[in-house]
Amino acid sequence: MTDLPLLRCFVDGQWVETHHRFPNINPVNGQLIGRVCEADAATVSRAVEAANRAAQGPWKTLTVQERSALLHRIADGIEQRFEDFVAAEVMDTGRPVHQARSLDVARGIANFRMFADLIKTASSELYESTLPDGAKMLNYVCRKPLGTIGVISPWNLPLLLLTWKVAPALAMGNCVVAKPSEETPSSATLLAEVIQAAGLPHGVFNLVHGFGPGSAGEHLSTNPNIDAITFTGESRTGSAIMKAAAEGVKEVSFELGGKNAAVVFADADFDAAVAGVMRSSFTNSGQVCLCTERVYIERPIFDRFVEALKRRCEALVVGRPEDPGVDMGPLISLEHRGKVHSYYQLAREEGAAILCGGDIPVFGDERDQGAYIQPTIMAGLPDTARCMREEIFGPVCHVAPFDTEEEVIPRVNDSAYGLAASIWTTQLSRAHRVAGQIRTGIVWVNAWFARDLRTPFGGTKMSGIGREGGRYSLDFYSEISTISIRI
Ligand SMILES: NC(=O)c1ccc[n+]([C@@H]2O[C@H](COP(=O)([O-])OP(=O)(O)OC[C@H]3O[C@@H](n4cnc5c(N)ncnc54)[C@H](O)[C@@H]3O)[C@@H](O)[C@H]2O)c1
Ligand SMILES: O=C/C=C/C=C(\O)C(=O)O
Repeated sequence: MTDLPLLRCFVDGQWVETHHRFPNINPVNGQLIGRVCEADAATVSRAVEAANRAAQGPWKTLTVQERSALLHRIADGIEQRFEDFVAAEVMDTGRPVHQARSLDVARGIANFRMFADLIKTASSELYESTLPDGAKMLNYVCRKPLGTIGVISPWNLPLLLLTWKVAPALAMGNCVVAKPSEETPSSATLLAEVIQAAGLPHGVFNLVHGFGPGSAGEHLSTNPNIDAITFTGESRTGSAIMKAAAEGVKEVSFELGGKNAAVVFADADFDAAVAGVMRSSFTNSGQVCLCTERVYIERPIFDRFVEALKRRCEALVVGRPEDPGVDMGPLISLEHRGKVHSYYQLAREEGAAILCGGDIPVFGDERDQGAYIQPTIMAGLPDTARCMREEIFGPVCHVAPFDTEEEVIPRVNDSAYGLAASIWTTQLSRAHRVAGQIRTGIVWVNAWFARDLRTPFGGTKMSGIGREGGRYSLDFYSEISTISIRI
């Protein structure tokens, strides 16, 4: 038991062990794979103090080119340890190895490279004006570092979502105290190792492990000496963090939950739409905030489309990360599996027909101690059902027919969430017309999770506050200041 890895916190350039440790569990088989040092309030305070100090040190004097070069060096470090990061993500989450390679770690590198390049070309604004007395004024806008950013990230895409915040925060000259999810501490710890090796000044990047309430997450979000909080996670957690930030009127950027819809018109490319809805419903075992949980299909193709989806769902390979052709791994934990499974039960109580899946698989091997659940398709629920309104965050979607655009658009928008939607049609004008009426932060047409990192990303309503991506990230991670000079 003692040879299991101990994941430590990283504070002020030093690796820190703490008294309280918590277990790291492999969701494939329920095995203990390590222990993690939980940061108490004092450790979090020391991390914030170190960040505040570093913000006034050499980090402050670096040029944009120097900071950009350091971010590229971090990306190089992730690249050099690519397989270590793949192993870390797979160990913590049980996801398919091919996904960890093509999505999680690849995006970790891309996030740092994108912002390293963007800060070198980011433009600002300058206006010339004349005062009533005839004096000329030059008015220009500049972005100054905010200071210390609290970064709190979730377990579903651990490295992707942590680096999506850390990269622009560092790019804009801030310092960071990051708190990854208690479920996925490994890749964040590797990132701290890479950042340390890249030679950033002590205290610029700090990592504290722990939970939310009464632990490192709450200690960080309530610390009076952080200047902004960027959070990705459940909407109700966002609400709790917002309350904590309100005390000090902190800036917040929230990427929260979703109950995303796919709309398939009869004129869609049928096979592409089936494949697209399968990907958007079952990728990462449905544990992506952008995943589809509501599928609306135009009535003329409803039966044929559902039959095709059902066949594809039944053919999904649910297995170990390294299994050949594996499509789906386990959920993140037995607790989360219990939540998703309870929604399968609730769906039956609400009158749903379970067309595929609907239960916990039996493998007859060590996976039966893991957090596996069957990919599931259900039908027959009214839009008012809880399963149609609450985020389940598992490999499940509900299929329903519709007859007209005028009917389906209000149904899609009738949600407390507004994160993402996908539309499948070959009619160009319809694509633009419908996409323009969907109330979400992102609408894909004949695509899903196709990301241009320069575009704004985020949700409306309970799905979040603010946008990150491209210059939107540069703005959030800056103190935007106007300088007006009489000339
Ligand atoms: N919109 C997006 O971009 C996006 C991306 C990924 C995940 N999500 C959402 O995240 C959820 C799944 O992730 P999760 O289960 O890790 O979310 P979560 O809200 O349970 O936890 C997210 C992070 O917040 C921390 N935390 C929890 N309570 C806290 C508190 N009171 N104060 C401070 N920190 C606290 C957790 O330790 C974790 O690090 C889903 O709802 C999903 O939709 C949204
Ligand atoms: O689970 C949610 C996924 C979020 C994805 C991003 O933030 C991104 O692609 O930048």
